[in-house]
Amino acid sequence: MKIILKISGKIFDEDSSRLIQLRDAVVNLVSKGYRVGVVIGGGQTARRYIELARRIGSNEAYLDLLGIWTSRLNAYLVVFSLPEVAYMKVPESLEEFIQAWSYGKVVVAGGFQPGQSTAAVASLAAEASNADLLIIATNVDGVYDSDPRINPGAKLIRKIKIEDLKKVLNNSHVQAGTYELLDPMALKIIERSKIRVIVMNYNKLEKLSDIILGKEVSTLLEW
Ligand SMILES: Nc1ncnc2c1ncn2[C@@H]1O[C@H](COP(=O)(O)OP(=O)(O)O)[C@@H](O)[C@H]1O
Ligand SMILES: O=c1ccn([C@@H]2O[C@H](COP(=O)(O)OP(=O)(O)O)[C@@H](O)[C@H]2O)c(=O)[nH]1
Repeated sequence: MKIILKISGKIFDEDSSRLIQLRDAVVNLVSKGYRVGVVIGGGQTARRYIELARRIGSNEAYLDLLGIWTSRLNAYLVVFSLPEVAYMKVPESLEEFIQAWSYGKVVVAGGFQPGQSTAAVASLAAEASNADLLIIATNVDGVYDSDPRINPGAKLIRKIKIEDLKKVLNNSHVQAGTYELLDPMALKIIERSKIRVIVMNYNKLEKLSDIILGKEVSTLLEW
């Protein structure tokens, strides 16, 4: 089974145990015979650089590039935590990802190009590798009927169709650093290739196997 695991860059904004949990989760999947690709976001570090550069008037392309480079640093953290199983270069484009994937090792990517998020990178990687599953590991338990960090009464949706997913995601933000959960590019790729997606909380990585089997709280995008 081939899995692409998109991990929020926020995972590195907390304590270093998250990197160890991520490493162990990936090693566990590999030991069970899964092929695994990992995509890491830029987290607060990216947003710090983006805000600093925004203050000096940098354009959105430059801001996105700062986010991309930060996400690649995060990606190298994961590569270096997996020296036995990881492909030792972070691919910088889908072409490079495909080439790295052909070596049969765990491939870890950050950003690819301005105007999208690492969720788009993960969707492109899932499509290109014919992945069986795309897992989006974020800082909430799944997809809610509205933004749970704004609306405390938001309800978790356990199973969702693409039309409803588009309705509950606010994709009005397109500035660097503001793409929320699944950006328009990610949704477009997921929809055209009918990619099976699970949205989970990265604080539950130790339950990743149960989440893959649908035994743990998360959201499944079903076709
Ligand atoms: N319908 C929704 N369901 C869940 N989260 C949502 C929803 N709409 C907006 N969000 C927001 O998206 C955030 C996750 O997106 P983002 O901050 O980009 O995380 P990541 O670092 O995983 O890319 C959540 O913390 C939540 O505030
Ligand atoms: O292919 C990509 C990936 C990332 N980014 C930029 O890098 C930032 C950090 O990536 P992301 O938001 O996906 O990280 P996360 O939300 O997981 O921390 C994004 O907001 C974009 O500004 C980009 O321009 N192109």
